[in-house]
Amino acid sequence: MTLSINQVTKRYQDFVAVDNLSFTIEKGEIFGLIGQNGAGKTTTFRMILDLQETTEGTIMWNEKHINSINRDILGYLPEERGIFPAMTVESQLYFFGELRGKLRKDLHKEVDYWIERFELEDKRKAKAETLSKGNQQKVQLIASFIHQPEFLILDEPFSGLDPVNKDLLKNAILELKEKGTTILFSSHQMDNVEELCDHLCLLKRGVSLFTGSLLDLKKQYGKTKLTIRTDISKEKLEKLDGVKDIQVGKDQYTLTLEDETYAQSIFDFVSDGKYIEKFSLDYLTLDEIFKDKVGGTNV
Ligand SMILES: Nc1ncnc2c1ncn2[C@@H]1O[C@H](COP(=O)(O)OP(=O)(O)OP(=O)(O)O)[C@@H](O)[C@H]1O
Repeated sequence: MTLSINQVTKRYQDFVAVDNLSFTIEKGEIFGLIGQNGAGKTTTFRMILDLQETTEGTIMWNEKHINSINRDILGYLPEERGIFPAMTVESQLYFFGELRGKLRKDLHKEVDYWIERFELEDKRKAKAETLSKGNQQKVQLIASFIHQPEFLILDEPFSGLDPVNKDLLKNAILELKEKGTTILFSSHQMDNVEELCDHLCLLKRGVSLFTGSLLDLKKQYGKTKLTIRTDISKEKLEKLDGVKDIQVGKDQYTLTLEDETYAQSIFDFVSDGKYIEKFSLDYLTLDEIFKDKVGGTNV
């Protein structure tokens, strides 16, 4: 494994912000840290980056203590957004690349590539303060990995981006993974985590509720979400064995089953000479699992 967090706890006086947290990330993997506001994600990132000490436990990078490694292998997009307002987009990127140990001449290709990739060509010579918030965020994102770090930490990289820019970022993250970068990111937006992550850790008030692969998390619930588009009444459907809950949508029902084995008898019932437009048995989405595990709203 590349990164390993071993029984890490962070206390601020009596308050436990991160409680006995352990997980590992393999090289070239995308790992998601998810949790509500105050769950302990930023605190965990700051400990990995050695910006804060752990109260207990150790963090290792390739078997070495994280505070003994060359910092230039790390890239970080902090939660606080901010770039130098009076600097141009281009000089900003060179500045951050050089700060992380790269020579200017070795940055030309990367700077050109990412400026084009994030559709910022016409902003290249513009001062950062004249850019929209989303564009400023893209510049800060590029700055976090312009030096080609081995390990990239992105704190809420998707927040504040429109759907087109979200897609640009998703594709960039996948491309960095292809090139061998190990990526750890946090998000409140579960669809992004679902599409990108190999493994994840779900935090609630500093405690891990689940650590492992997305598929294993989904398998804990099984395929218990049944979507049916039919003209059978809700009253008839809710009387069927194994139906825990039924939601009426615009033109379909979504049933929550006690477990997936009930799907066959429900299918036999609804297909008995009646018209079914849709019958689909699925895993819960990560968003649904998150709400079930964490409770309340996903904010
Ligand atoms: N320096 C500090 N002193 C005291 N408490 C702190 C300090 N830093 C963070 N905390 C507390 O630790 C908890 C975890 O904070 P953290 O910023 O890690 O959460 P988060 O999961 O990143 O949340 P968000 O999604 O809102 O960014 C919060 O309750 C926060 O108030």
